[in-house]
Amino acid sequence: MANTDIEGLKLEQRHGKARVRVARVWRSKEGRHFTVEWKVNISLLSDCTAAYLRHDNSDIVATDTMKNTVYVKAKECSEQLSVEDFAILLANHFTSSYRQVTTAIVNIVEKPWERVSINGQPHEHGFKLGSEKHTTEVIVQKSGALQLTSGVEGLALLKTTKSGFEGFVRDKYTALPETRERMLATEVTASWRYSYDSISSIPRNPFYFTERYLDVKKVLLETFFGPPKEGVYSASVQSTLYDMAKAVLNRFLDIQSVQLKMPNIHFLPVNISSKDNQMVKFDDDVYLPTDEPHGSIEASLSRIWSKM
Ligand SMILES: O=c1[nH]c(=O)c2[nH]c(=O)[nH]c2[nH]1
Repeated sequence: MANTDIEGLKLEQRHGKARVRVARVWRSKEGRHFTVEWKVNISLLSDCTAAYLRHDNSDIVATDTMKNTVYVKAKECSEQLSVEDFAILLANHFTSSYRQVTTAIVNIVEKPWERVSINGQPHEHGFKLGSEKHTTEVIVQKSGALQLTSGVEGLALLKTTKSGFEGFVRDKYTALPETRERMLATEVTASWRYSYDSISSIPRNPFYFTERYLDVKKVLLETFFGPPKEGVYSASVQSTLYDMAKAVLNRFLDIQSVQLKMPNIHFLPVNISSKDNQMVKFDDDVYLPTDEPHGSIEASLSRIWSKM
């Protein structure tokens, strides 16, 4: 928030444009098309208190202008680039173009369009929608100082065994049996903060952050599931979450912290009986899938030393 003290009061304010949707297509000389679809949120911290206090809009960057800027910058990007690089380019535009703008915060969610294959052959211009989404948040200061966070949302994962939950607090309110055999299902929301702290220090490769996104996802999945044959035992969502976050920090030295939200989506054992007939007796086979209520488990893990 941009803060101002006036007449013994503190005003905190920001303004921006939310949910600006843009799609961009790039065409290679050989005729292959590449595309992205982005939903952009822009928020500017700027000195425009006169608009709040004195009906004076002379320092206001119109949110309509912010929206137009998204399309102008998308047009100007003649080469494909990562969602992170587009967010940085936009944020940097706002802080460097307007004297009164001290900080620009840009969030983007990328829709997961994936190239289709027909009979095993990648299609030149055909895409289908995948599942989880790539996200980024970029905060740029006028000085060029940068905070860069990337993430994934909607990464739904499930394993049918190698999960249990034992040894928790038991009191007169506890009904949950201890188990070493249950389903484990979650929908991961992850975000990871990079240690690049200025625009000038970010890697130049236009797909650096796209590749990192794919690699981080891979590490998250490998740690959640374990090796294909034997898997890995999960003693709780908490312990699996910790292992996943730690694996990301161990593997990627330019990531400084990881935040994970992993709801525990319950699959309830099904037992059905009438007075004289047990119709269904649960034997780790028939479940009632639910989406609410769900356990909500989240944590963040950071390096204590924060610079590379
Ligand atoms: O992995 C789990 N963590 C919990 O905190 C919890 N609480 C609960 O009822 N089941 C589970 N499972």
